[in-house]
Amino acid sequence: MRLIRIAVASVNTTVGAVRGNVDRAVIAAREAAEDGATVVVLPEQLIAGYSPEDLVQWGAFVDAQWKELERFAQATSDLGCAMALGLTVARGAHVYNCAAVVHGGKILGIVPKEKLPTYNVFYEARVYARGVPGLVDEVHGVPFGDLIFDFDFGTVAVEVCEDIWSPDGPMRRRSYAGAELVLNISASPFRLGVVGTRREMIATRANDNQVTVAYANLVGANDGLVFDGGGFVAQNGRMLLEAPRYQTGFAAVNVDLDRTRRLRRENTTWRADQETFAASAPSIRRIACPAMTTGREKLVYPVPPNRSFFLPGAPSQTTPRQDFCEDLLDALALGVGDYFEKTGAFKTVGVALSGGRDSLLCLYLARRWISRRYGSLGPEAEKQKAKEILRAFFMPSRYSSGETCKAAERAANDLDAPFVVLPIDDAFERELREVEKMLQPGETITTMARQNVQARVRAERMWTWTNSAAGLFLQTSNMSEKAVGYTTIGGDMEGALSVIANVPKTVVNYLLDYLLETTNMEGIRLTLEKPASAELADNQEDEKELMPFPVLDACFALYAGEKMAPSEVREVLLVMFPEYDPKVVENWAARFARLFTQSIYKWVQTPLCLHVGNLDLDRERALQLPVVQRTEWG
Ligand SMILES: Nc1ncnc2c1ncn2[C@@H]1O[C@H](COP(=O)(O)OP(=O)(O)OC[C@H]2O[C@@H]([n+]3cccc(C(=O)O)c3)[C@H](O)[C@@H]2O)[C@@H](O)[C@H]1O
Ligand SMILES: Nc1ncnc2c1ncn2[C@@H]1O[C@H](COP(=O)(O)OP(=O)(O)OP(=O)(O)O)[C@@H](O)[C@H]1O
Ligand SMILES: NC(=O)CC[C@H](N)C(=O)O
Repeated sequence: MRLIRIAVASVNTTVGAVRGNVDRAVIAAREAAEDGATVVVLPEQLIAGYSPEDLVQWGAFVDAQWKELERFAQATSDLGCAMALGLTVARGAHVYNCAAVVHGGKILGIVPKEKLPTYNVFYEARVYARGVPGLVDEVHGVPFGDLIFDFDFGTVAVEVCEDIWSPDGPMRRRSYAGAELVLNISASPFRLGVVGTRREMIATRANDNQVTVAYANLVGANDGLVFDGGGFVAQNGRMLLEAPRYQTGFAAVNVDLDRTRRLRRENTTWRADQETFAASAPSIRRIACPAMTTGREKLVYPVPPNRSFFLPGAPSQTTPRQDFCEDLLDALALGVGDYFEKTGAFKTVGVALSGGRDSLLCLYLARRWISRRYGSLGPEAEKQKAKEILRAFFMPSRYSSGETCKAAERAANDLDAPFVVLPIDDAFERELREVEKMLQPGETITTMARQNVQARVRAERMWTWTNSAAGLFLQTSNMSEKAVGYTTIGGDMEGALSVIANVPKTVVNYLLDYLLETTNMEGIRLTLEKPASAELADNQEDEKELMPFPVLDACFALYAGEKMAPSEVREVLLVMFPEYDPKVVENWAARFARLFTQSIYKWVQTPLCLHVGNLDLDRERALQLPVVQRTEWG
């Protein structure tokens, strides 16, 4: 047996908070060491915060990170464990996204990331240079490049996040070169489905490379990216540890590294591949780490929790529906809360609460974060915090119904948000009278303008409130209405942070159904009783003005996600929705495509939004589409 204890640690960093980030990392490393860790894995860009984007073009920001790395090494010099953590490092004209290996007060080596994600929400190749196989150099007198580290307990490689997302990443050649343990430092943002992907991918890499993989992820949100934390340890394909997510701190497991070596010896395919590879392999520099790790003599063999090497473990206690909803709600709540807290600009969070679904979900998410953040103070103190922080404003016009008012009031009450009613009819009339004066003969205020002015009066009030109450004004549009421009510029499109802009309306409804079932809140029940309505004109219903939301969301997934032509979308819809008249379905497909293209100009001007899905409308971090375009190709 060659036992080691591996800790994967999640730290909640803020971009630029180099000192605060390192202070948190020192605490995590110290706690893990006290728990007996031999190796502690910390996240990607731990010192800078992720993602620093163009900030790494500021030399002083990069230099400060090296100083902080030295401080980290000093502050952990008494610990017996080896540690890996992330930072940006300059080398000549280039900057690299790196993993540093630290032990006994020394920075032992720096390994640059090789795979730089530049797709979806990532822009790394824009600012970083990539590490290359066989690179050997020094920075600040420390080895830099394609390195592996010989410790007293075994041979270790480090790599950075995306490096593990390719089967042809550096893990392969470093494993063939002798690494038995690969530490992956990650900043992997949450998006639906990613957890299963990570789990399978990490187990697969550990199996392909006959290696032990320890993976640590960042936790917390920065701008629109929400990192869900957690971590994994997988040995030659077998998952040994899955750390809890949405938590700071660490999780640890004992591992017998001899098992990795034994399986390599047994696996003739791996050995043959290694021999072939070794014949033309780039040289990988081995770093001797003379200081001894401590505490390993106390470690015990990791027996399976169910005390059987043959029987399956305990089944999952949760359903896929629960996992889906809880995960998404946690991610969105963390996104709102960290934005509120980390910007340091706000004292309160305000929602224009309509008695409708979208604004209710946004208010619920802010309340959920308060519960996560202050729940440990006890229920009364938590309620008090909610009352201090949350604000709900109901602003009825002549088109608002009594039912929505009741639903809004009850929901605010359920969620401990002070509730204020502010009618807008006077302002609505006054605005229309003034705008009349702007018009020339032949021009009249249109029906649409009459609708939009209501949304704009509300938005203006909300901004004036933010100025006076240090309020974070939550923007409440969902992704489906964003896709077809069913929002008003300067109206309900206003706000400081778009909370559910990446959540389709069918998912908004699904989450609220789930919340009604699990919380039994009367405010949710009253809200769900009425069909979704903008209430900007008499008898308005969103689905009648647009199309049924399941159809709209299908159009969106097929057209914007799968990049199908409208004719292909139509074909799929006909199979998917046989209950509707085919002519109507054809019209919906064509209408969606038209509205989608016509609405790009709208979503390019929406506020920063939380990303929780792979398909999103955001020109900075998702679909990059020109506003001015013709669809002569479609
Ligand atoms: N390509 C382009 N590039 C730049 N700007 C462009 C443009 N096309 C129009 N515009 C400008 O945009 C204006 C039209 O946009 P906008 O003022 O937003 O108005 P518009 O899109 O005409 O109307 C807003 C829609 O959102 C619905 N709505 C509003 C509010 C709440 C809700 C709800 O669901 O609760 C729904 C409402 O019922 C209506 O159908 C034009 O008058 C023009 O000034
Ligand atoms: N009477 C109102 N009082 C306060 N805010 C309102 C009112 N009507 C609309 N709003 C604001 O405008 C936003 C847009 O309205 P929209 O109808 O799209 O969403 P919703 O009312 O929250 O949900 P749903 O579409 O399911 O009815 C609301 O989320 C809310 O923030
Ligand atoms: N920071 C990264 O390299 C993240 C990229 C990786 N594909 C992920 O989503 O986890």
